[in-house]
Order: sequence, then C-alpha cells, then structure tokens
Amino acid sequence: MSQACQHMEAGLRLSDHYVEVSVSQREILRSGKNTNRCLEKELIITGDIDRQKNSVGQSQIFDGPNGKRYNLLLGNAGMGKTTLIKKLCLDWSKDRLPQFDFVFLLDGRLLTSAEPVHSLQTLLLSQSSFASPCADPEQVYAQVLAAPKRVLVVFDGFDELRDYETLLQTQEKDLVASLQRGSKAQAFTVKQLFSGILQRVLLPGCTLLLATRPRGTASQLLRRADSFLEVCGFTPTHVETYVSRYFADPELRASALDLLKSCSYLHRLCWNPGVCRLACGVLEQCKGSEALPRTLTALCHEVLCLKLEKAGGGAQSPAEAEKQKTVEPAEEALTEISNNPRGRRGQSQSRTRPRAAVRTGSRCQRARRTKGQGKPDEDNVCKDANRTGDLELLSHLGSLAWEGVKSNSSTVPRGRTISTKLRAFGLRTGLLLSQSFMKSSSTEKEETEARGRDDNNGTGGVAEGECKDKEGNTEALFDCEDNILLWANPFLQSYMAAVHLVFSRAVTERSFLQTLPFQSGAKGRRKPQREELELTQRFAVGLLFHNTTKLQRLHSLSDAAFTDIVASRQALVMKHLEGLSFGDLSPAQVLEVCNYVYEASFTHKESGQDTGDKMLAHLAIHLPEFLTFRGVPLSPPDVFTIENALSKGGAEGRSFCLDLEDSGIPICGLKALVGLSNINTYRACIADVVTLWEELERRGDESLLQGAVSKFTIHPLRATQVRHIEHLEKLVGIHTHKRLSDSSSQSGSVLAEGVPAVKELHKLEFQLGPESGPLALPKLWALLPGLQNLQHLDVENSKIGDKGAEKLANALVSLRSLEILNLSENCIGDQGVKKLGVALKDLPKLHCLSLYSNVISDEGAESLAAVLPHMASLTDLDVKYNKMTDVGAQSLGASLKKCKKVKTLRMWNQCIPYGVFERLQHQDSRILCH
Ligand SMILES: Nc1ncnc2c1ncn2[C@@H]1O[C@H](COP(=O)(O)OP(=O)(O)OP(=O)(O)O)[C@@H](O)[C@H]1O
Repeated sequence: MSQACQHMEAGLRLSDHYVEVSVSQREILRSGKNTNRCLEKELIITGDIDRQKNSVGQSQIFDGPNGKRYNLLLGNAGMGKTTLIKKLCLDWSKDRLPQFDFVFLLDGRLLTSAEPVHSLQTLLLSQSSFASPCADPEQVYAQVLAAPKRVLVVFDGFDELRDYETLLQTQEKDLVASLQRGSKAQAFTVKQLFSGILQRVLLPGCTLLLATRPRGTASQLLRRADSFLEVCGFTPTHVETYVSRYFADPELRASALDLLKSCSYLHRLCWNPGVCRLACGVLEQCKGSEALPRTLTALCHEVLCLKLEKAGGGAQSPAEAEKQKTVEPAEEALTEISNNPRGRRGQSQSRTRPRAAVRTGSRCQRARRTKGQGKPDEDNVCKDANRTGDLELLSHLGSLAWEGVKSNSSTVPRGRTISTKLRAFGLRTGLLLSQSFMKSSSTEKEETEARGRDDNNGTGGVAEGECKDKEGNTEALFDCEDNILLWANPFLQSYMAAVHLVFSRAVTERSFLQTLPFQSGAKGRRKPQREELELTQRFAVGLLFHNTTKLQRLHSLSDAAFTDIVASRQALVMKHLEGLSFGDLSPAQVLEVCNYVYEASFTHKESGQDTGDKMLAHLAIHLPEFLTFRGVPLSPPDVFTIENALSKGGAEGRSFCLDLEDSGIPICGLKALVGLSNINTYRACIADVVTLWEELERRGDESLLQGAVSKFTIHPLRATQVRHIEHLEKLVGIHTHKRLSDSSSQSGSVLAEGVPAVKELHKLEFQLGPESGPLALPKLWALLPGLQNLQHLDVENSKIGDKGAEKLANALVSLRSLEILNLSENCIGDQGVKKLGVALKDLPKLHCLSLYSNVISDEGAESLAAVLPHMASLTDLDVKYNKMTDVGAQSLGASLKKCKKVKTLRMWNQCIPYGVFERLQHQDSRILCH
C-alpha cells in the first residue's frame, strides 16, 4: 500500500507533492423533521475563525469521545478527497493510524458490475484499491472478521451523495440473513455487499469513511453519520508550498510564483488543489503574465490545448500553425519556465520535454523534424488530415462529456458504444482514463509491479491505466474493451461538455437556451444546481467570449459559421441575463450569475467585448441593493467575482448593503469587499469581523478600520448557536471598553463612541433551544447590560428557570429602551416572576410582555398583579398556560382595572375554573382566552 498510494497523478508522488491541508470538522443542524433535505443546507457554515478552530489533524480524524465510526468526508470536485484518502492510507502503512489493523478502499465505480460473483472476502481482498495479492486469503479474512472494530473501510469514487442513498435502501430479509451468515459463496453483487457494509450488516463496528461531494440529497446517510469532515482547500501559503514543490528549480519556482501572484483570479482559483494542479501545468509552459489565463474557462482551454499538443495531434488552425512557425525558434531558446524543472531530476520523459519538443509528438510532425524542413505541401496535407480527424474526435468527446454531465457521472456507461479511435484519442490526450475495476490477481500484480518500478525510478508514477512507450508517450496500459472509461478530470469533462454545447451543430439554439441556468418556473429557479452542470454552464458562457483565434482548435466550423454561431449565442446569453428577475434568485443563484458573467466579461476585444462588458454592466445595475449571500459557502474565487460585480456597480453609481453571514467567507475576502467604497453596510460572522478589525489595527490602516467599524451591522440578531452569543459577548466587550483589546492603542479614536453595530442592535432573538440555550445563558446575562438600545428581546424556550429570571432581572435595569420581552416556555416560577416584576416596572417603554407557558402559580400572579399598574407603557400581557388558579386570575383581573393602557391580557389555563374565567372576561373585555 505504501507504494501504490504514492501515485497522485501522472508524474506526481504523494511523498514529494502532498501539501498537508486542513480538515475541518463540520456541525449539522439536526432538525429531525427533514427527510429529504440537501446536505449542504443542513451543514452549519461557520465563519473563518471557527473553521480554523474546528480543524483537525489528519491523525485525529478518527478520534472522538466514542471513536467516530461513520465519517463523511466532504469536498467539491478537485478539493482533494481522494488525495487525502491516499495520504491516510500511506500514513496507515507507516503505522501512523495504529487503531486499524486493516484498511480497505472501495471504489464506487465497482458498482458498474452487476454480476453476483463476489463474497465479502473477495471484495475486500481482491477488489479493494491498493490491495496487493494476498498469499493466504483465508487466514487474513479470518483476522478481519475476528476484530471488525480494528477495520477501516473507505468508500470513494461516488459522484454524488445520491449514489450512497440507493445503497441504504432496505434489503430483503433473506439476503440480509445470508450476508450475516458470512456466506463465503461468491454469489453477491457489489451493490449487495456495499449495502451490507453501509447498513452495518457486514463488518459491524468497523469504521467507515465516505468521501463525497456535498450537493444532492441523502437524508438517510446524514442520520447515520456521526462525523462530518471537510477538506478545506489551499490557503495562499499552501499554494506557495504546492508550486514550490512542483517547480524544483529555484529560479523557475520564483518565476512561476511571481506569475501566479500577478494574476489575482488564477491565484484565487488555486484554492482548489485540483485547479492549482492545472494552473501549474499551464505555468510550466507560460511565456509571460499576458499569456496567463484570467478565467476558469481560459485555464481549462490552455490545459486542453497542452494535452492535445502532448498527445501529438495538436489540432491547430492554419492561422495558428503559421503563427507557430515564427514563434517556435524563439520558444526553444526560451528558458523562462518552459523547461520542466523535473527534467533535471531525471523524471518522466513525456513530462519533461521542453514545449517545442513536445509539439513534435505526432508522426507527421516527427517526420518534419527528421527530414529537416520537409516539403511544405506534404506538411500541410499531414496537418490538415490530423486537424480534421482530431477535431472530429474532439467533437465526439464533447458530446460524450455532455452525456456524462447530464447524467451526473464521470464514467462512460458500459453499454455506450465508442469507436476504437475515439477511445484511443481520449486516452492519448489524457482526457479519459481506462480502469479495470474487477481485478484478476495477475493484473493486480502486474499493476503493482509496474507502479513499483515506476516509483523506484523516481519517475513519479503513471495514472492508473497508463504507461509510457519508449519515447515517453503516454499510452493506455491494460486498456481493453472491458475496462471502464472515465473522465480523468471533472473540470475538463465540464469544459468539453461546454465545447459541445457551444460549437456542435447538433445543439439547436433552443436546446442551447435550455441549458442556461435557472430555466424552469419560480420554484425550479430555487433548486440547487449540480456542480458539473453549473461548471458546464459557466464554461459555455466563457467560451462564447473567449479569444476567437484560440478557439479555432476546438471546432471545424467555417469562419462565417463560427461568427454566426458565436454572435447568436452571445445574444441568447445576453437576453437570458436580461430576462432574469434578480429579486427571485436565491443567493446561490446570484453567485452563479456573478461567476458566469465574470467568465464572459473578461474577454478579448475581438470576441465581442461589448457584449461581455454589457453583461457585467447589466448585472451591476440589477443586483439587489440588499445583496445577501447568507447560507452560501463563498470560496476565494467566488469573492473575487462578487467583488468584480460590485466594483462595476460602483462605477455605475450603485451602492450595496451586503449580507455575508453564514457564508464562511475567508477574512481576506471580507476585507476586500468591506474595503469597496460603494458598500453602505455589511453583516458577517462577528468573530471574523473582529479579527479583521484587529488586523487592520495592527497594520495601522485607520481609514479602512474606520469604514469597517462604521459600516458593520448586526441588527436584527438571531442567535442559534452558542458561538453566536460568544461572538456577541466579545463585540459588546469592545463596545463597552471602546477599544479592540487591552493592549490596543490606535483603535481608540475609531471606537471613541463605541461600536455603532451594538448601539444599533434593537432586536435580539435567542433561539438556541432548550438543549444548547442553557449553555449560553450566563454569557447572555453578562452581555445584556451592554445592549442599551435593545427594544426587542426574545428568549423563548430556553429553560431559563427562576435563576435565569433573577439574572435577567438584574440585566433589565440597563435596558431602558426595551419594548418587547418574550419569555415564553422558560420554566419560570413564582420566585422568578417576583424578581422580574421588580425590574419590569422600571422599564419605561415596555409594551409587550409574554410569560406564556411557564410555571407561575397564584403567588407569582399576585406579585405580577402588584406591579402591573406601575408598568406605564404595557399594552399586552400574556400569562396563558401557567399554573395559577382562580385566585391568581382574579388578582390579575382586579389589577387590570387600574391599567388603562393595557389592551390585552391573555391568561387562560386549565386550573382556572371556566366559570370564573368567563366572569372575568365579562367584567373586562380585554381579558382574552386566545
Ligand atoms: N493535499 C494535496 N496536496 C497536493 N496536491 C493535492 C492535494 N489535494 C489535491 N491535490 C491535487 O488535486 C488533484 C485533485 O484532487 P482529488 O482527486 O483528490 O480531488 P477529489 O476531491 O477527490 O475530487 P473528485 O470529487 O473529483 O473526486 C489531485 O490529483 C492532486 O494533484
């Protein structure tokens, strides 16, 4: 295993290239009512600081009070789930996970086989990835069964959560019994065995780790999992580490890093490790910052072109071929980054050839090299033949990619007929991989040996299903018709799908229009989109505005047809954007629009800059003034595209109020948005905001600090987690002390008047519920006196009891602006209400008080009756569903006569005889039953 899991991607070894990333423990809102909700919606999105606090080291992933047994590993495409799993396997092989005697890695793609030919033993010992041939399977299997608690089973390679859900459906009793008997007959399907493991019928007590992308529904899985982990992606420091390891030569490394930093969006895209890998491939060949891709579309385009060139076809346009003739000699002399640094370490030939040499891959081009210049005619004939052939294959791949995106799959369905040529082309370009999942022992052995050889050479391994010929060209290894074909990279699959949508004649204008986002009615518009589809849509828009010359290598349309198709589809996209009612879009959809408009707006002149620019202007003008991204996870590149749209808004004279709560926005992103001059107010996680202020203070950036403090708002505040109250406590502390910390000096002038957000907090809802509520109550009592302008306090259903009521009473003295106080369902009894009464009569503005559903009896009712006439502003009192009898009710009724301002008194409960209540009601119509 230590050898097999070393392989990350062609040429990259785990021990050389792995960057230790954070894994964050996520919490989930367990409402209990939802049976079919999207996981993303159930997961709590914490702020940046809390995310950092919740991060766990890789060795602690399986630690927990009771040992976490059902772990979900979440992360979007390319975020590094598989890589992390490999690292865990590597760690295990080095005894760093001593709690497990066995680790098995099961690939979701094994499910493509539906034949009942397995037993648990063969599944674990022969089909598990990285499993080496087992000399004594019987004995090993006996050990596995003897102590399942010391077994870790990892599931990876499922495209979506939904795939797992089908595995959790109840199985037939007979089948369960036969699985439980531990039948050794090889008579089960992979699905039955997977289900058995996931449903705890097989290997009960083993630890499970399931890697998955977070979108999609899987309520059953949510209920079973007891730990939710998320790969956090690369920080700027991680990116630097990754690039440094990728470019071993110090000069090239420095140059690559400079280039990357010069291109902000590309740099931020590298937050996703998979994209960072793609960016490095492009940086390797890049000639200068102008040539760097500035959009995700442009990045994928460059990667695709490099792949085509490496594969030797290089579907080039005649214009490009012409241009290349003049560029190539200079390029060969170029030493900037184009020489692969790893070449010096004797690595894989195919990856280390300088760019010009790589371009000579095709037989035709090789012929040209060996024969000197060759005859130009022959050359062109060769190229044209290549170009036409490759373009056709490329177009077929595009259509295949789109089929996959539509069906949400990265594997090419087994039944799908694919020509040998197309298969070979897909593998040669590295767009597709061929994998044999059902391994025979001999294939397995060969594979392990091949990898071992490769690794020992220090060549860095090859992708599963690949090998290199003598010249170093990557070819399909073990590829046979039975192997599964899958897309090697999710971004390139979506990119190819977009190429199909934009350039295929088979896609009519109408169907193109239907692929654009947010099509169906108002409800459909709010449905979360799948990741691959969203990416495809983004690429489709980006492609329409991409450099025309560069696009020529992706299509075989004539110039006129190309211009037509691009112009008409650009117009469709523009019309679609104009047709959107931004008020109806969900926050996630607004983000999607920002992303796709960015892809379009960063365009080249000849590709219709006007339309691209118009799109950005349209977005900027129509974005709602109160712009919320609440509940949508915002990554660094997302923040960039939002900033882009908001800045354009500024240029168009617009200003915005931003809500960034529950978005997990990184603090640096927060700083960028808050720093925009056309932001009137903003909301965000209080802890992150305070950290930002502290950073600004440290840097002495007083004007930005001034803006960040004065624009911040927290009204109205709904606390649903303990941390919300902890954060508020900190903010109130800053407000009362009028400085950020004891040691701070500069913030003095900025905070001379306290924190405006605290002064303007008029409504606070404490909604932590009876379980978590009591944990945060002491902090609430401590901070309340600082909220002097609070008008509405809601502490419903928080189990505050008499003790809490007493504390609250002490705090109420300071809340002279309080108008509404909700203390319903709080176990407050007579003692509590007595204490409260004393404080309540001094609140000059209190007009609405609810003590609904507490445990106040006659004694409490009488003390309340005594203070009622002193509560000068009270209009509505609710003491329904308490414990008072007719005695208490009559006291209140009598007191009511002295309270001219009171409009309603609700006090019905079962202990008050109905006759008494009716009489009271008769005497005073303000006494209400409901
Ligand atoms: N921690 C890391 N260190 C270095 N490189 C990484 C790391 N994580 C990911 N990568 C790079 O990113 C690429 C994509 O990562 P990986 O395949 O693990 O993503 P994933 O989350 O499993 O994606 P998918 O959902 O598509 O399966 C890897 O091939 C590797 O090159």
